[in-house]
Amino acid sequence: MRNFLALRDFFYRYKGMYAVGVLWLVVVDFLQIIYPRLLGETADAINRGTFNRDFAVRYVSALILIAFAIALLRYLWRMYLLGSSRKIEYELRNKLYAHLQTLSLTYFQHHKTGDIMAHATNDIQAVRQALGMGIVLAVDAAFMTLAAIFMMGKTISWELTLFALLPLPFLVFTVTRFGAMIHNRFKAVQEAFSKLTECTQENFAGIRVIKSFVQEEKEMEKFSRICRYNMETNMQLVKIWGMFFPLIELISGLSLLIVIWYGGKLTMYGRISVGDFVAFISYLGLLTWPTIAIGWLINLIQRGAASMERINAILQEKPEVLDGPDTLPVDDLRGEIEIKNLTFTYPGAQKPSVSDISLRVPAGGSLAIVGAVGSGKSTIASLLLRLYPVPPDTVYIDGIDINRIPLKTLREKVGYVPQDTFLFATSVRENIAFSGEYSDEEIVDAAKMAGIHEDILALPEQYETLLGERGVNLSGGQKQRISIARALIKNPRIIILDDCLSAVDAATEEKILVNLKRFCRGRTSILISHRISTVMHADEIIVLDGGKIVERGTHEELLEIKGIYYNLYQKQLLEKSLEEMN
Ligand SMILES: Nc1ncnc2c1ncn2[C@@H]1O[C@H](COP(=O)(O)OP(=O)(O)OP(=O)(O)O)[C@@H](O)[C@H]1O
Repeated sequence: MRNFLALRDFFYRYKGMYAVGVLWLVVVDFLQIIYPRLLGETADAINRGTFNRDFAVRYVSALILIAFAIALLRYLWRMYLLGSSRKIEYELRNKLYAHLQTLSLTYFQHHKTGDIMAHATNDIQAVRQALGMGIVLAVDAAFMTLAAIFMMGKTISWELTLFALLPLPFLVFTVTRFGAMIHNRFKAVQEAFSKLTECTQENFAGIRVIKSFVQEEKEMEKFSRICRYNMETNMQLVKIWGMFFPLIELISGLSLLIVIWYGGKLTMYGRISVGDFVAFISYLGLLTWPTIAIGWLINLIQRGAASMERINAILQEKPEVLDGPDTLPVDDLRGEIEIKNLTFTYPGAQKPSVSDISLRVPAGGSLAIVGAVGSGKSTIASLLLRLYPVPPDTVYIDGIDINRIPLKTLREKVGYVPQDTFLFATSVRENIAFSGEYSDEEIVDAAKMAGIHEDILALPEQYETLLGERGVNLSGGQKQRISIARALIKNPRIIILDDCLSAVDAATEEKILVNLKRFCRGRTSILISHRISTVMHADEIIVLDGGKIVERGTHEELLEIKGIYYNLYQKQLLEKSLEEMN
């Protein structure tokens, strides 16, 4: 139950609706309690010979009226109680999503998308059922039990009531014992479902790789294994559930046995009337529902608690990167970048990815970073966006420690084109104008600058063409250029291009570089690339090797050193002339 404490704010907000719902529910229970009494009186009337037409009309009218009232009130409690749980579900899902958005990249690297999807769907649904039907069952079972016992004792016989309740301790024992088992097995069911979602999501996301490596059968086997595990964990739950209900019914059957035996004796000795006996059995019938409801309730609450435990684990996850108390009210940047002795190790990694990096790019200047695969180029770009926690006093923008610049300002003013492009399954227009409202002219300008305008005009519906799953698929180079247009349209003060021309041919690259040069005038630019042709015009070029700066200078200075940069240049010149010869 502790797990549900995280929901107290939501409960507080909907307390009025819950209170009204509970009120209607209790009134329905109260009306149901009248039935056995009416039945008892009818039996007594038949027994005494006073049952006549008037009596029948009066009792039948009362029964019809009660039935109508119950139907109406049942509708009302459903609207109030189940309606509140739907609203809490809506808010909890939004809260979870908003929280997930605050978590840094490290979290998403350590948790699979499918698992997160399972939390947002299955777990939240289980919580909603506990808060809706769970509360209905709890109130219903508690009120009905107390009311039925009270009516049995007060209006018929306390002695018979005590006898009828003798099997109660067995019931309590069964419910608590099975409750714990159901909790654990349901947790396993939810985990198995997460694995299933994970596997499905990963398989369809990687369908190209699976098909090109002819791994369909192997993946099918893997899926089948996970699917079987999912079925087996569910069967474990069904087994325990299958034993639980019959046991509860058996225990309540014992009560009926006692009542028939002892109640029958009391009726024969005239200590209670035939009507009382009929009413008592009818009350006992009313008690069957709460016993079943308790079983169901235990299941719903245990499922909800297990799911809430998993959701709480996410909600308690602290965002590693956030605006701290010493954040300054900065809403614009000039673009001067300074990095002082930066050494950075990814959370959970054994050794630093970049070490002792120092550099300075004046506002409006340009810096290029080259280096072998894994030398730390993208790490520097990620840190300039604070995608990971940046060590204090190492990275400055406009002389301010980057940790003190509001994240919103930083990310609005830095235009970043990541290495792996990601396009949303919407139109080309919406993909370019992702960061805000832009006019058609601005969108076309950005596309022209990124060298993709002509390609877009050739698409079936030009800027309105849908991309991705429901639309057309673009080439790697076209995707890269749309992602460049998306960064340029933001009109950023600092632009970081992380190897984003790798998939375009040399001629297109040259055209884009000329445009970018024009665009970057007055802006700070950082170019990351393996290609010398992309970086050679930068004000300063740094060469990374094993996370350290090993060479720095202009293109000409670096050629003179005759080190890594020189060798890379020679190699690329050779490749170019071979290509031209072919
Ligand atoms: N999220 C991460 N967690 C742990 N280690 C990482 C993470 N991202 C990168 N690394 C490691 O940090 C080192 C530098 O990686 P980085 O991506 O910065 O290299 P890069 O020079 O940009 O390489 P490439 O040219 O392939 O893009 C590598 O050894 C890489 O394995």
